[in-house]
Amino acid sequence: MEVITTLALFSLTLVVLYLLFKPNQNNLPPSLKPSWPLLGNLPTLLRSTTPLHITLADLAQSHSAPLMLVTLGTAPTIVASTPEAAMEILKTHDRALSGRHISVCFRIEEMNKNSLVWDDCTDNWKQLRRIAKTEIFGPRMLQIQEPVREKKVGELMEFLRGREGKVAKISELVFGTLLNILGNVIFSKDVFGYGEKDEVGMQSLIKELLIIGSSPNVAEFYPVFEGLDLQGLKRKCVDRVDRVNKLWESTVKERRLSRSTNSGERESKDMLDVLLDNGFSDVQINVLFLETFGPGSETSSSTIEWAMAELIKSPTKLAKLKEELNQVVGPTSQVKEAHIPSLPYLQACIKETMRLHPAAPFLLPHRAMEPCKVMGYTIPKNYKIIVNAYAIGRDPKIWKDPCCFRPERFLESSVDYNGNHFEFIPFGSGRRICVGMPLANRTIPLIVSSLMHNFDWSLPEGRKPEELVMNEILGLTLAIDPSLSVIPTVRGNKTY
Ligand code: HEM
Repeated sequence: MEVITTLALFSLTLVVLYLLFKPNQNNLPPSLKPSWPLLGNLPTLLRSTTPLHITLADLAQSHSAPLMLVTLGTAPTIVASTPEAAMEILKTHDRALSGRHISVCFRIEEMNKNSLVWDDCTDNWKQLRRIAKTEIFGPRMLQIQEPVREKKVGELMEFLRGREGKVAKISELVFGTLLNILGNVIFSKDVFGYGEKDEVGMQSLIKELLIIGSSPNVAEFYPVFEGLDLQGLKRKCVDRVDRVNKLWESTVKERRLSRSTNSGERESKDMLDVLLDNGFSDVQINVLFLETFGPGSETSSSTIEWAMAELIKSPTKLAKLKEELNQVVGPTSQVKEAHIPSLPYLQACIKETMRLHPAAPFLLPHRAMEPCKVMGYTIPKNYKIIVNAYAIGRDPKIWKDPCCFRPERFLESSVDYNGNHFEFIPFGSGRRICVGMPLANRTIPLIVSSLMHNFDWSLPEGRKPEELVMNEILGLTLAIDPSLSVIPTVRGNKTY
């Protein structure tokens, strides 16, 4: 009996050792160790109290692993953490590796096949991308809509003037301003009212969808459970999507009607006009509206909040920015989008914010549409791939004093986030690069500069700038924790 028990234990030990250290027959990238049967690397990653993008950045550094295989439960993910690895994925093998890994709770078939964000690079996606790039976010449309964006930012400034001396939760206000900018880009309407209850419901529904989308989902780690929706996340997601679609149902109906009766000839077009011109169905319109409000609002508002926090924490940098604004814009005038090209220090501040705090630290997950060799390793078909833009932006081999907010570094270099410099890719690169980047390029600098030109900012309870706490928290975007509370003091009167 004793012999049998010993033999059984010995065999079990061999099996466990084999599973832990089995030879890499498939030539996969090096696997993060230890990787447990059924749990993969979950115990290692869950034990860490730091957010996942930081833990993975640290692990890639300490293992000198540009590419790593990380297994969460039973789901394998390839993690790229250097500019070279990012370039191979997003440029050299862009065609094979630009599929999308759809988050489980967003797997809604009717939506995904009409989706700019979640569809693979199908012919349908190519058509959506072309319309988005050339018409919706194209230079002509951006120019036509410039006055309305400036008006919406002006409304935020007016509201804050009325709140002088009172604590403002800046992210909520900026998020609302961005929703109004997007509401006007999309169907020429506001969807947010300052100081009012969220009566339209847009703000809370978009926020809820972002929270649902970023909640840890068992089915993401154990795909066999996908159909069960154990946490009810998919059900919640479908419900919120239905509710948000209802918010613009009547607007779409009225526009269709006014176009068909020809009484509604409109002076300047918006996104809805472009989609109707191209014969889009209501389902297609719903998906694209949601995919503009969703990715367009939270990414930009968190970037603006981070920029403000970094500037408030660095009074000398802030003084330099204010001086530039006084010189270029003038002390009594409002910032206009036309000023932005003449404000190099402002642009450097935004870039430095995006380097340190990329709104999407892992970009959006890609998927191998076919097996592919990357840096000598094989990435099997259908594997999920994430590019750690956060790790790349803070790599000490590339950036001097990588954790310091030093906008000057961008004044001295031509590095930009247009997707051609793989050491700095907050918007991604290649065929899936952020399609809303031209809009973000205008709204983010306009809002940051207006906030700094119109107001001096102080912290509640007499705290000093250096006491500002700026922890990172990773939801669907990289947010600041705790969210920024600040007190505005008006800086002189500005004419419009
Ligand atoms: C700070 C602002 C923003 C950042 C950092 C950002 C970042 C990103 C990133 C990293 C991706 C994924 C790239 C990839 O998969 O490799 C992406 C995709 C996308 N973004 Fe943005 N984004 C921003 C603003 C916007 C805005 C303002 C809009 C629209 C109004 C927008 C719409 C989209 C869409 C539709 C996609 C999916 C494109 C596709 O898969 O083909 N984004 N963005």
